[in-house]
Amino acid sequence: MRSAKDFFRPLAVGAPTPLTQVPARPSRVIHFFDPSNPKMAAKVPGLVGTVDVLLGNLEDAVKADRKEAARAGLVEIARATDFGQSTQLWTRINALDSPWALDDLTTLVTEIGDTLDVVMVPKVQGAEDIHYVDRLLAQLEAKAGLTRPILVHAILETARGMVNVEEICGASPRMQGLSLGPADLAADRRMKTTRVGGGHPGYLVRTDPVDGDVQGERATAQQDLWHYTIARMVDACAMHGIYPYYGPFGDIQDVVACEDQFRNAFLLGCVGTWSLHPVQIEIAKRVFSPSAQDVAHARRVVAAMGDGTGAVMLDGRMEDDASLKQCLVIVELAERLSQTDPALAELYAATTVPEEG
Ligand SMILES: CC(=O)SCCNC(=O)CCNC(=O)[C@H](O)C(C)(C)COP(=O)(O)OP(=O)(O)OC[C@H]1O[C@@H](n2cnc3c(N)ncnc32)[C@H](O)[C@@H]1OP(=O)(O)O
Ligand SMILES: O=CC(=O)O
Ligand SMILES: [Mg+2]
Repeated sequence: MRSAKDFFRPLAVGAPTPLTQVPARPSRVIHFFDPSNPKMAAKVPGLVGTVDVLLGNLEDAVKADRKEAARAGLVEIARATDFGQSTQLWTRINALDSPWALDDLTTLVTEIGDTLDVVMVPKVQGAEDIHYVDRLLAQLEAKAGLTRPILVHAILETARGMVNVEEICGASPRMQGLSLGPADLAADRRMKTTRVGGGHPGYLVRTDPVDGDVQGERATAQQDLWHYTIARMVDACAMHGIYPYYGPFGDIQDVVACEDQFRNAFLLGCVGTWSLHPVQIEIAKRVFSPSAQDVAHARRVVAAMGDGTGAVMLDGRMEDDASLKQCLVIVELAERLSQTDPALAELYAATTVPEEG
């Protein structure tokens, strides 16, 4: 463990000074594309400004014989594209034990490090993986003469990573956030699912039998396979001042269940999610932006609470400093999103939206 005094010192001579706070830039939607796929690559310029993050994926979903092409394609795209103020460029490198990870980092940081905001590291097992990436990034940043540190995002997709989640979040000042990787995590845990994220009809609870009739009609409700994992991830991220994200939802056609999964994550504290296909972009942006009704209500509570102490009644409900703090989360998020999203700015400006119920 590093001393608190050393924690914010660069890990290589000439590397940029680590940040003490993760920049609070909108990242509701992290849109994945394969830089070796010409059709997807051609769509990147058109996606700038419509998504918060464009992520050039080099890992799973890129065929083994296309890994070098994907890396080179990402360099080309990063150089040719103006990402503007509202879209960040991230990458997901290959796993640290793969034949490609070292070249991914070496090439990307030295060639396009000034354009790259965040490196997503898959299959992180513990703090040691983050320490390795941390030092290597510092050496490469120094070599490339970068003045701004590249941040690190870990995917939570192994049982060991889950057990070590708190130490992963706190392993480096570079840590920007965590995403849930439900597909790899399910495999690593030996869960009996065959899907990329989402629920399962077999994971349910059933009401008790009436008059002992076990064969009689009994209501069932499907349960959330990911509740424990997401909640644990959110706590670890909040404790360390970094951001939690849901990950992939593989049933591209089931936009309804996709929206449900995203909303559960949003309500539990996640700030964003991945989109794998253009159809998921709008869903993610809508779900991870608070509704106009919630913003209007939160502003009313803030106004009613005055100096923030004591208790007041509003529409028959008690409000005090704890509900005020929740409302401030919504108001601050709305204000931050309004800075980069003119449509939301206009929506939130109209605070006269009638409240539900
Ligand atoms: C478990 C994990 O690791 S998840 C993360 C890794 N997985 C990924 O990144 C998957 C990314 N997405 C994809 O590979 C694709 O969207 C697929 C394979 C799921 C579906 O692709 P397709 O069958 O081509 O979908 P579809 O025909 O609906 O595509 C419509 C158009 O959108 C394009 N498109 C599809 N996905 C994307 C994308 N992620 N970004 C940009 N454009 C895309 C297609 O190229 C196609 O273009 P065209 O109109 O010029 O022909
Ligand atoms: O990488 C994502 C996953 O679900 O696995
Ligand atoms: Mg994975």
